[in-house]
Amino acid sequence: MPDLSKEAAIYVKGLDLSFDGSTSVLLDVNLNVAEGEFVSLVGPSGCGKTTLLNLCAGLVKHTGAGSITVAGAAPHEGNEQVGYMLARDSLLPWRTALENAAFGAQVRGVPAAKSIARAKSMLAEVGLADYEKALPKALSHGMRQRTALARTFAMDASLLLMDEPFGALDAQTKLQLEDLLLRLCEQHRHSVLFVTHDLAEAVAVSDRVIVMSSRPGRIIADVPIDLPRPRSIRELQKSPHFHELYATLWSHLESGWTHHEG
Ligand SMILES: Nc1ncnc2c1ncn2[C@@H]1O[C@H](COP(=O)(O)OP(=O)(O)OP(=O)(O)O)[C@@H](O)[C@H]1O
Repeated sequence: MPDLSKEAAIYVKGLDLSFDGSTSVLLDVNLNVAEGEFVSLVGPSGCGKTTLLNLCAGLVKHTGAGSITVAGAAPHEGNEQVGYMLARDSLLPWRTALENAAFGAQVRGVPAAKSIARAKSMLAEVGLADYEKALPKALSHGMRQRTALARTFAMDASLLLMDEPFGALDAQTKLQLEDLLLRLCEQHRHSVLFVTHDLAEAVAVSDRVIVMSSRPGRIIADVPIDLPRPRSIRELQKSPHFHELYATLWSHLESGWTHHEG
């Protein structure tokens, strides 16, 4: 039998986690992200989505039962195969958009000329070719998140961990960036673990959506999103199956609350 932990981008088995040694935060979590697969995590606030992402990034140490393998190895901070993007952009205010887009690759040891070349091409892909020299303060929030997307993709990591990257954007900008993310993923074929509170967003961008229960976070559903690609946000809104999948996720999410409260 093939060793899934070696082949998968993320392989989590029977994982328990507690920060204080007594209160359980994650309970018996089993999660598998295949190479090139886009998987979203949804669940009530505080159920442990960010913690799970941080475990994969090596930012939270795993001490409890179970195992976690990321790109074939134990998670560790600074893993070159892993890129990370957060809800609030973490652009450096004194660096231009181009320098910010190149920064992720640079800290991973990519030579300056190569990282700048990659950043230039990614900035063009996110529609900011004319803003290379702009400082973050001169960019709108949406443009800053585009720059952060360019930086994340310019790292050339095989696995991307994204924690509500569009969570703080207005509704229209959010839809535009979801479309952009769909295009980038079609072109670059990364494996992605994506945290979101927005069920429509999860359906739109994912191959699979994992639903977690309220604390302690357990996986209560694993929903394949069998919508054809390439996708466009505008076209998806018109698809009855898109709305069925949204309703399915919603009822799973609700059952997770009921279970916890009951
Ligand atoms: N470093 C830490 N030390 C102690 N407790 C923590 C730590 N990080 C997270 N927690 C707790 O673990 C639980 C899960 O938090 P986490 O941020 O992973 O949830 P989440 O599902 O991402 O929430 P949200 O959707 O609100 O962002 C919460 O109860 C939180 O208080």
